[in-house]
Amino acid sequence: MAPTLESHQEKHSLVPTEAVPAQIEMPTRSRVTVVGSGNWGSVAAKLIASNTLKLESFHDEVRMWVFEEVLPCGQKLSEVINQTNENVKYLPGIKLGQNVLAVPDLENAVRDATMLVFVTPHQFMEGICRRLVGKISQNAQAISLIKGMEVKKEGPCMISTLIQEQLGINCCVLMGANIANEIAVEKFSEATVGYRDNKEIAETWVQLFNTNYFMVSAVQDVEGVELCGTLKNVVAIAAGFVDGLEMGNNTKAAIMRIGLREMKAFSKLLFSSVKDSTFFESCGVADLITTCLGGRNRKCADAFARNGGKRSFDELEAEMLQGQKLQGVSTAKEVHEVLSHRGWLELFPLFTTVHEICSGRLPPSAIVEYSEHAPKLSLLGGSAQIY
Ligand SMILES: NC(=O)C1=CN([C@@H]2O[C@H](COP(=O)(O)OP(=O)(O)OC[C@H]3O[C@@H](n4cnc5c(N)ncnc54)[C@H](O)[C@@H]3O)[C@@H](O)[C@H]2O)C=CC1
Ligand SMILES: O=C(CO)COP(=O)(O)O
Repeated sequence: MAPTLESHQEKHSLVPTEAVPAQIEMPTRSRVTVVGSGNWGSVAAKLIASNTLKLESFHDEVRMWVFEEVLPCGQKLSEVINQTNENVKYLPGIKLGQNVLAVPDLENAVRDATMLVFVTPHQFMEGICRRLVGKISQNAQAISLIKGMEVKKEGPCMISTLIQEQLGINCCVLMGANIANEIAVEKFSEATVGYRDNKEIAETWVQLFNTNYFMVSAVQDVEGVELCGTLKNVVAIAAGFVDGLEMGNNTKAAIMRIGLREMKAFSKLLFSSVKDSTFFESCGVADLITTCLGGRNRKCADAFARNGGKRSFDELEAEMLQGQKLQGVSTAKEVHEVLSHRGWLELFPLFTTVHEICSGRLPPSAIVEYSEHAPKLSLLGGSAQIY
């Protein structure tokens, strides 16, 4: 039978039953809602749901907010998820766990939740936060799995900061070498939780996500962790261009090395607190490698280069990802805005070139250019001088 919000509320009600003497105080159990139900959002719900069943401190039920859509069969996605226990559009073939409940209404999805997991493409988060103002428990904690950032008049704004400031709640982040389809079939991977100052909360998040095939650790560097997850998508676009142009493994490795260096320099220029050690966690070099090898940004950039830049990223995204979203192209634009506003363009030749190629001002081949007299990667120099 399909689960309903009401049947789950009855099952997990906090009201003491007759069997429990009134004087014994029931410990308050945390309620988890996952805001987002794409490819990674669905896998995150599966991971969490396997843990809430085991851990006493959480309600079994995990609510998952679904951005509603009508499938070609005429049924609503949220209804199909609740009937089949599968996200047939974004994660077909994988059972999410019977305690995952798809909820299409955002306000209902977050009602009474004390642990909010945000995992949507980053471009939708401003609108989602606006809709959530005043609708969430004041004692709620949040974590963002979103790789991306916003750029405002005042400067760059990380998604965890957006959540924290708009909703008035503490927000950690979880990033890592986490290609969702691999974790869905329980292949081993690691992840990094980034936190500001509350280690206890970070440990609760680790407990909620950690499984025998998903090994999570926490570091006190929320900005460093989030910037790693965000910026590696720009490097993955560059790696895709190199693949599409069939330039070989050595060139791709050079792109990854230079990209990592720019990631580190950009992060440290924005936040002096960012730690070098963060780049050696799963969120850093490991995520960079996996995304440059097997991610969606790499895949679409490869196709873009093979087509000589003649087919737009929007077109390729729609055709190749069928509803899933790229983050690297918009992140390259956002990074470019920050760089040009602060006069840092020349310090970041790789980030700058990726944006110029994505926006059609340079051909894909500009990612690596040789001159006759001084064979060089046009991307050398730049931020090496800073960090
Ligand atoms: N898929 C992956 O392997 C990984 C993704 N991430 C990150 O997780 C975040 C979410 O990505 P995925 O779960 O993969 O999503 P996705 O790219 O698979 O799916 C797109 C999602 O956006 C929703 N959507 C479409 N229009 C919308 C709108 N107007 N408002 C709100 N939602 C809308 C769709 O319903 C769908 O759930 C991204 O920041 C991504 O970088 C992080 C690690 C791994
Ligand atoms: O972030 C990811 C892996 O950690 C997934 O990257 P893509 O969005 O490029 O697929």
